[in-house]
Amino acid sequence: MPEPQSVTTNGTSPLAPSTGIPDDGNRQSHHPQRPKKTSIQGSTGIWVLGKTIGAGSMGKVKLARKLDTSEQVAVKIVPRQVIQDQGIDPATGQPYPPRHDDSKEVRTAREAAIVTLLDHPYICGMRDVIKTNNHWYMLCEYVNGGQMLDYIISHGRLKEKQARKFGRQIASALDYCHRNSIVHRDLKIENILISKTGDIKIIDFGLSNLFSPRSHLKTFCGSLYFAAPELLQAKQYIGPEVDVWSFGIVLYVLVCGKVPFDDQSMPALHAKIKRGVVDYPQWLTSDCRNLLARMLVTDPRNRASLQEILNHPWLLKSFQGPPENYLPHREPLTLPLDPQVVREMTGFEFGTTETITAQLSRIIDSEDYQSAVRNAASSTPLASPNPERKKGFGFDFYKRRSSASSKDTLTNPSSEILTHPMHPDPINAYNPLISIYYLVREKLEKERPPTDPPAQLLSPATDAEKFAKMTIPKQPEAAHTSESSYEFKGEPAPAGGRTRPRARTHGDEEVSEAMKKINHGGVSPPPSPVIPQHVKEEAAATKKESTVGGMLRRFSTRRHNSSRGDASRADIKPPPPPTLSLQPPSGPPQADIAPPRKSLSVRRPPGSSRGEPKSAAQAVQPDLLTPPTTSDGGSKRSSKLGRSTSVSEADWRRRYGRNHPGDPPGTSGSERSISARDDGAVSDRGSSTSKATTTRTKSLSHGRREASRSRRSRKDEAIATPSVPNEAPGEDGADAATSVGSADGQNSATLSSDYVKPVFLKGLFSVATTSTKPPVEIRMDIIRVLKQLGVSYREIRGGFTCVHRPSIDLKSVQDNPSPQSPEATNMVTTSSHRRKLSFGGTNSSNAGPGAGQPSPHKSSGKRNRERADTSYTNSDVSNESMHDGVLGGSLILQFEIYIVKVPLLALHGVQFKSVSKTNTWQYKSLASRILAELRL
Ligand SMILES: Nc1ncnc2c1ncn2[C@@H]1O[C@H](COP(=O)(O)OP(=O)(O)OP(=O)(O)O)[C@@H](O)[C@H]1O
Repeated sequence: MPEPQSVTTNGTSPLAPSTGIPDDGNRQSHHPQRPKKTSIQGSTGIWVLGKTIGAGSMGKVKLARKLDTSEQVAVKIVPRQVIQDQGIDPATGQPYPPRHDDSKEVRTAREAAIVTLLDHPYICGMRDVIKTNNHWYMLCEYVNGGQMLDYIISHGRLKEKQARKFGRQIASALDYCHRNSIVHRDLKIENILISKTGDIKIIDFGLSNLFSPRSHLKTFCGSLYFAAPELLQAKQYIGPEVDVWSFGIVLYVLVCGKVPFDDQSMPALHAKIKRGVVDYPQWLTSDCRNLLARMLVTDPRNRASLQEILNHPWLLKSFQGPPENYLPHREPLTLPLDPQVVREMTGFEFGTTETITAQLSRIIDSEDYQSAVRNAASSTPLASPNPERKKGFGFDFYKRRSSASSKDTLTNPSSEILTHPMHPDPINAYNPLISIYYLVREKLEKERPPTDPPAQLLSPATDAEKFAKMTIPKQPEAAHTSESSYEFKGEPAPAGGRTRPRARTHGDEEVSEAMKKINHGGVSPPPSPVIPQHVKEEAAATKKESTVGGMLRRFSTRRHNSSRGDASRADIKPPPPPTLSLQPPSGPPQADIAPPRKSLSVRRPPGSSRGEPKSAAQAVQPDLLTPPTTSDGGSKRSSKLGRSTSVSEADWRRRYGRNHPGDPPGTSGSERSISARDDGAVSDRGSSTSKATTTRTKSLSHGRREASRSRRSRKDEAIATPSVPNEAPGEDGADAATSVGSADGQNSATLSSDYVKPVFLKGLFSVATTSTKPPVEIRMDIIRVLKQLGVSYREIRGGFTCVHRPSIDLKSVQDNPSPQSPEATNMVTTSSHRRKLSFGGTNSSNAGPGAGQPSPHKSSGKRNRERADTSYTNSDVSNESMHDGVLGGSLILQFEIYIVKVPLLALHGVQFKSVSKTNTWQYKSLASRILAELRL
């Protein structure tokens, strides 16, 4: 890979204004001494970085525009963290050299390698990958229609017809992945974006992996809310079945507006998921309920297969057949192999080209594969789900296998169709090596200049000639038994042989075991020679650097001939001026840990810095109103709230400790790159003393830095015109409106010192919830964000009391008026006009620019303009009280936001407190979204 070259660093990009991409200028003030990169250069050209459009546990996502064209992309920027190991390397007698955080490298490299190969209309495509010493830059399609999460939070549930459209698209994307031996493992509502055309785009393959029907995966990963029960029980799994469960949760969220399993207490949530008792609202059609009930089956053996889902009556309703999976026509592989394709497969750490060639040849020659080919050929072809599908020559394996008929499915478990041991499919998910071979070959064919003959049209002699030049190890190849050669690209190497403690993960085992099986065609390999672990790791690290880079560089060019790239192309056209960025950063690991009490607190994970991307929910943590008596106690006592964050098993264990029966054993789990914000303090039950100490040390040292910044900030504040608001602002609607006006205007009011509550944090604080901004600025920001997000609010002493109601419920509220309550009368409603959902140009009541666009941001803004001063009626509140936040089967959230002072650190921050006692997931999601938008 070309070292990324010339990265322009400057505080303010001279290019940004001219390209129309707003720079992230407001954050610059926090890093006066640290220049920001404003452009990056990869093999596809120079890209000018623009505004931040999202953030997650891996890093931030920025908009970027190609310097010489108008092409826009979303750039996922993943910092490469350097770890300095302690001690002496016994191999060299020298101190261990600094190395990159394996876990994060793993996720990033894997995501890059896999997504680069995928070509599917409902999967966010990868345009280029650039790796520098300090960062990965993944250039993806810019998906500018907003997040599915935003819709659900803003509007509540979808109509089944709309949910069906999205459900079919998700099913299509999953079918494509599974047939390519890829399991996503992190499917959740936050990872589904909406394109400009109103179609979905699945993002975030950072936890994806290759699966083999003859092997099992072990890593626990994904968001707890969306995680299959077998993952919580540390059971092994093949792969597709965990995606089916997550798909079931997503579908439930779409049609119900809430997650099926929710609880403030993490152990209780665990138990609920494992028990699998789902409440199906009465409004669901029987077909929909039946489908969900088939997906949310706790025993994966009884869970519906994806093929069953694809053919389920609910998904078929009003359509002519099951969803298309967009897999190109494929024939069973025959020898000789295309050496160019094999060369491009090296990025996956399958081994050397010789190794790959030998392994593939062995698989193709095997009786198992040949009999699978014979069996498939003799089977009765099934009707193609899509009559317009490209026809292939000769026997159409794809046609036969692309979509199973319902007679094949209804009793099959999730993985059976693709992974049936007795009836292996030579085309679909037979073996990861074979799948990747197909994908690479198809990628090369798309990128090959029109003059070049495609690989399959090369004369056999040419291919054979090339093939003959390759050195093919004789079988059995002892070299292949080295574990390091089986590691999937980016997977952390197994621990062992080190003198220092090192995290060991299920992922290590799963990969090495899976790859052994893969490389031996499902047969257990001969024993590996014993190689000191540290030698293997260093060798693997070196290899990783060289191989994936080559592959990614070669694959970095734009797709040329995607026949279904309309949506994609539309997405990279210059979008309308950036609207509000409502995308909340993905939640933190601790977000999955439901707390005993719901409130968000101010904490800063050690290892984070202000320069790092913030994850709103990483800070979500209870107990702020009741400060912990000790730092440890406080941290341990508090569970965390936040978005449904994806975690790996290792992270899971670190945070939950070993106190919960049924939790995965604490030996493994590939790290999920949460090191930047993960910490001992996060391990509320299992944190060690040393970790806690480290936490405090880091936090306080960071606090000192922040304190000096804060002092500077306070100076600025003092200069501002003092205008102390009422101690209990917003006593009436007019006051609140005035406050809003002040916030919107240029009035730089200063809040009185007793407006903010001092909070003793005892070392726990968060990048996302603290700020050097003065309280008045934070207050104005909160007002701005609440208005943007359509949250009704009333100012109270030290903060705001808020009500959020999904827009879909307005009618039921209006239809059932009830007497006014004093609580409600003074609420400023910023959401006002609630419209029916509209995606991608479908009918919308909002005419004019943005009408029909799926961006909730725009609709919020429009609503704000229309009825910014409408009082919140008490009917809502009384209903909320009566139904505890649930009205008409939908969800209303009540919560408070306080502006708090962090005395020792001279910081200010925000603190959330849930008033509703239910709907934890919705509350966390909305709070995270507010935090993300606040950009403290
Ligand atoms: N292609 C894209 N177009 C527009 N926005 C995007 C795109 N990719 C990501 N985003 C935004 O950035 C956010 C973070 O992206 P992503 O989920 O890939 O990061 P992550 O660090 O892997 O998150 P997680 O913590 O869930 O693992 C998304 O929620 C979304 O709002």
